[in-house]
Amino acid sequence: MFEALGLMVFYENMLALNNVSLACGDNQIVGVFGANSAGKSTLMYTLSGIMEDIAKKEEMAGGERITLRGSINFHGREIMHDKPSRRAKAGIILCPERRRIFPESSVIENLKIGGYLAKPSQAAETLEYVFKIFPPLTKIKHRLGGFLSGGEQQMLAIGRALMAQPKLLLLDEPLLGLSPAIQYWLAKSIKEIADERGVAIIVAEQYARPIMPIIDYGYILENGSAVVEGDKDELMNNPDVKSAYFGA
Ligand SMILES: Nc1ncnc2c1ncn2[C@@H]1O[C@H](COP(=O)(O)OP(=O)(O)OP(=O)(O)O)[C@@H](O)[C@H]1O
Repeated sequence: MFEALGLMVFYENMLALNNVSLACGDNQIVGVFGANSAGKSTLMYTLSGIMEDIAKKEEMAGGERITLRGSINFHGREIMHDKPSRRAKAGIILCPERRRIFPESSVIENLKIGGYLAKPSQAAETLEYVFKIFPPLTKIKHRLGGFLSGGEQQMLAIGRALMAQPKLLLLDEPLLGLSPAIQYWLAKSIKEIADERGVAIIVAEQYARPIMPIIDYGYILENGSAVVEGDKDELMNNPDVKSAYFGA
C-alpha cells in the first residue's frame, strides 16, 4: 500500500502542488489526469524522490528554492525523505515523461541497464516477459534507442522500468505523442502488466480516454490541486470530468 498525504511543492513562491493526497493499493491502477502544467510531473517526481534530489541540488548550487511538504508511506514505512535510489530499491520505479531512453544504446542494452538492480535470474525472466508483452521490440533488439518510433520508445521505457523489478510503477504521460491506436494498445498492455506481474501502477496522463477504462481509482489534478477523485464510474459520470475529458 502506497499513501501520500498533504503533498505541497513550491518552486520559489509558486505553488505547484497544493495539499495533494493520494493512495494506491497493491495491484491497483491509479490514474492522475490533468492538462498541461497541472502538476503531473511535479507529483511523479515527488513520489519517486527526484523532486527532493532536485531541491537539494538547487540549494547547493544557490539556484531555485524548491520547498516540499507532506508525507509518503510505502508498506508501513515513511519514505518522504528517502533518496530516489532507496525508493527504487524498495520497488518504486519511475518511467519519466518523454521516455528518456538511452539513444545511443540498443534496445537490449537499454533493457539490461534497467535490470542492474535485479538478480541475474530475475533479469533474464523479466527480459523474456518484456519481449512477450511488447512483441514489436523483438524484431528491433539491436536497433539503437534513438532510431525507434515514439511507440517503440515508450515500450522500451516501460520495459526498462519493468527490468528494475517494480512493486509500484510510476508512469508519467506514457501516451504523449502517440497515435490513438497505439495509445489504446499501450493502455491494454499497462493493464496486463498490472494483472500479470502484480505491480501497482500510478499513471499520470492528459489523455484520459484510453486510460480511464483500466484504472481502479483516479484523481483530477488542476493547478496543482486534486479537485475530483473517485473510481472510474464516479469519474466518468462526473459532469465536469465528462466535459473536460470526454467532450460531453
Ligand atoms: N523547475 C521549475 N521551476 C518553476 N516552475 C516550475 C518548474 N517545474 C515546473 N514548474 C511549473 O509548475 C507547474 C506544474 O508543472 P508540471 O511540469 O508538474 O506539470 P505537468 O502537469 O506535468 O505538465 P506537462 O503536461 O506540461 O508536463 C507548471 O506551472 C510549471 O510551469
